[in-house]
Amino acid sequence: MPAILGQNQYGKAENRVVRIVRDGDTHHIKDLNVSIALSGAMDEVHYHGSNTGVLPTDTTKNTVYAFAKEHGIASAEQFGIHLARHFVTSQDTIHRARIRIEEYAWERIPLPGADARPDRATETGHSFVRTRQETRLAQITYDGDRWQIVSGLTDLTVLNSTNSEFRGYVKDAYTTLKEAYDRILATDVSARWRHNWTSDEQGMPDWEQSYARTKQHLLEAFAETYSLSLQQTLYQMGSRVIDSRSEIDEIRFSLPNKHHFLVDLEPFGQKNDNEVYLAADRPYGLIEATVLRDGTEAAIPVDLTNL
Ligand SMILES: O=c1[nH]c(=O)c2[nH]c(=O)[nH]c2[nH]1
Repeated sequence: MPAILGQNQYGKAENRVVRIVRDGDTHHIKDLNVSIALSGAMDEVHYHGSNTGVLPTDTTKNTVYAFAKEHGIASAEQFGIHLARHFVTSQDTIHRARIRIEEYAWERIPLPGADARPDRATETGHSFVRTRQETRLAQITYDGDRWQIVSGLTDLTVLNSTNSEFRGYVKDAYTTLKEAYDRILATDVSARWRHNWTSDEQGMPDWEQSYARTKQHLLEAFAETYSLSLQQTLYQMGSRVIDSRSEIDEIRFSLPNKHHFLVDLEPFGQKNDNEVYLAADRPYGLIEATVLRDGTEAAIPVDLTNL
C-alpha cells in the first residue's frame, strides 16, 4: 500500500508590508505581517513533482505588495479578504485560502504644546512611535463560498491595583495559598473573536470600528469588574463583547494570572501595607475559556497558539 498524502497547505509566511498613505503633509501608516496558506488540488506536486498547478510562494509574496498598492490597507480584515478572494478565484487548483495577519500600531509623536512653541504644530504628520500596547490579529479563511473572519489581539497588558479578591477556594493537604481580600489582578490579554459575517450576501462590518470598540469593551469590563477570580473577570469581559457587538458570536481568551506577591519587609523592620510586591514571571496561573452567543456553535480552536 502506498503512503497517502494528508492535509497540506503552502504559501509565503510572514510577509512584512508597510503601506504609507500621503495626504499632503499628513501621512498614515499600516504595518502588517501577512502569512498565506493555500490548499486545494495539490496531489500532483506531492506525488510526482509536477508543478503545473502550483502558484509559487514567491508570487503569493508579490501579491501582498501589489495588493497593498492596488487596494490599500483599509483594515487587516479587508486586506485579507482581498487576498483570499484573489487566490481562490484566480487559480483552479486553489480551493481554500487562509490569511493570517498581525498588525503593529503606530501613533504620531507628540511635540511640545502650542504654549511652548506657538509657531509650531503639536505633532508632525510623518513621525511615528510604535505603540507596544497590543498586537492586533486577523485570520481570514475562504473556500470560494463561505468566509470565516476571526479577529483578535495579544499582549494587551492590564492591571487592577485593587478590587480583586481570591478566597473560598478548595483547601486540600497541599494548599498553602493565603486567602486574598485585596490583591493586584494583572494579565496579558490574548483573545480571538469570530464574526458572524460569513457570506458576500451579508453587509460587511466596519472592521476598524469593530476592532476599536471590542478592545474598548474588553478594557472597560476589566476595569469595572470587582473581581472574585480571574475566571469571573474573563466571563465579564467576554459577555460584555457578546452583548455589545452583534457582529461577534464567539470570543476565546487565554489569560495568564500575572501574580504579584507582597514582599515580607519584617526582616527590615518595615511594615508592608499592600505597597511593595514581587512581580513573578513564572509560574503563572493560566485561565482560558470561550464565551459564546447562546444558540451558536464554538469554532475557535481551544489552543489559541493554533490560530
Ligand atoms: O483568579 C484566580 N483563579 C484561580 O483559579 C486561582 N488559583 C490561584 O492559586 N490563584 C487564583 N486566582
